[in-house]
Amino acid sequence: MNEIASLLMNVRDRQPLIHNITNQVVTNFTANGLLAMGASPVMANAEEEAADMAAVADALVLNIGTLTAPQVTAMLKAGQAANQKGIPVVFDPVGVGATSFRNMVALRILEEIDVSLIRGNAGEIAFLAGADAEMKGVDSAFQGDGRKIAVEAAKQLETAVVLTGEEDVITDGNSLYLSGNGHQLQTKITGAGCLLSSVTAAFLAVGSDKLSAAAAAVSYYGAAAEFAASASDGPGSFQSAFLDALHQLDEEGWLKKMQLKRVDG
Ligand SMILES: Nc1ncnc2c1ncn2[C@@H]1O[C@H](COP(=O)(O)OP(=O)(O)O)[C@@H](O)[C@H]1O
Ligand SMILES: Cc1ncsc1CCOP(=O)(O)O
Ligand SMILES: [Mg+2]
Repeated sequence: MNEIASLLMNVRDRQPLIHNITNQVVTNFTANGLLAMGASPVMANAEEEAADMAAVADALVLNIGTLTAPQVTAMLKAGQAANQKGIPVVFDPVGVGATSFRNMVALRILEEIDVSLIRGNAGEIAFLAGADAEMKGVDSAFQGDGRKIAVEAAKQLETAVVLTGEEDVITDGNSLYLSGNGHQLQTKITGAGCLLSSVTAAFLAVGSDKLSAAAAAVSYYGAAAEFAASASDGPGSFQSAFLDALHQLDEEGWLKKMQLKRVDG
């Protein structure tokens, strides 16, 4: 696990440029979280420039939280540019299963773009794996077996999947990591999942093995949430303490907290 933890230093040394086409709710929090951790964020939504921005970035995040038709065009153009350059593309299918527009766009992205990794909550991943929609807006109402559904989704969609919740599952359909870090207060602020998708993109940008880089991102993020929670009184102070923890948590502090195991492979 020490090798995995050294990826944090790589992020901070290289400060990868993460191009986010993301939702209106979390744009500011995502940019601040990436900066706090040591990566470099840029948001560029216009279809006129999305491909150009992806072409100079180190990773791309496509997040469908507050979709508009022009944004879909921008996402597809940016995704194609990212694929041409060979940089990682992380897809966050926010609220998929909740409306037919989201469902249609999610499927189009997965068909037309070579997505490196999908990061979603259990309800979103279950929907993409073909189960009934179990969403309450953007939140999961899924009650089933997260490990099983994550593996099924990864196999069916032929990509890596990070399914988050109390336990986080990171899988490519064959190998599996489980991460137990995190705190309930993450469910009381908006954008905890969206920022994780962008943090994962930053780790993918500097790692050579996709799955272990994703596991590192998830584990580090959960450990930072635990540190932040211990210094917080509620969601408001947690949000700012979380940004501080993403900035302050180093490899040593993370390793002490790390609850990450590789189950097979
Ligand atoms: N019950 C929980 N206990 C601890 N951590 C959680 C819990 N639910 C979610 N998390 C953490 O919150 C973050 C966002 O996950 P999640 O809430 O599933 O995504 P989303 O915000 O997209 O719905 C992840 O880091 C996950 O580990
Ligand atoms: C509340 C909300 N509505 C549309 S996007 C969004 C943010 C969702 O963020 P997260 O999935 O990280 O909780
Ligand atoms: Mg989400």
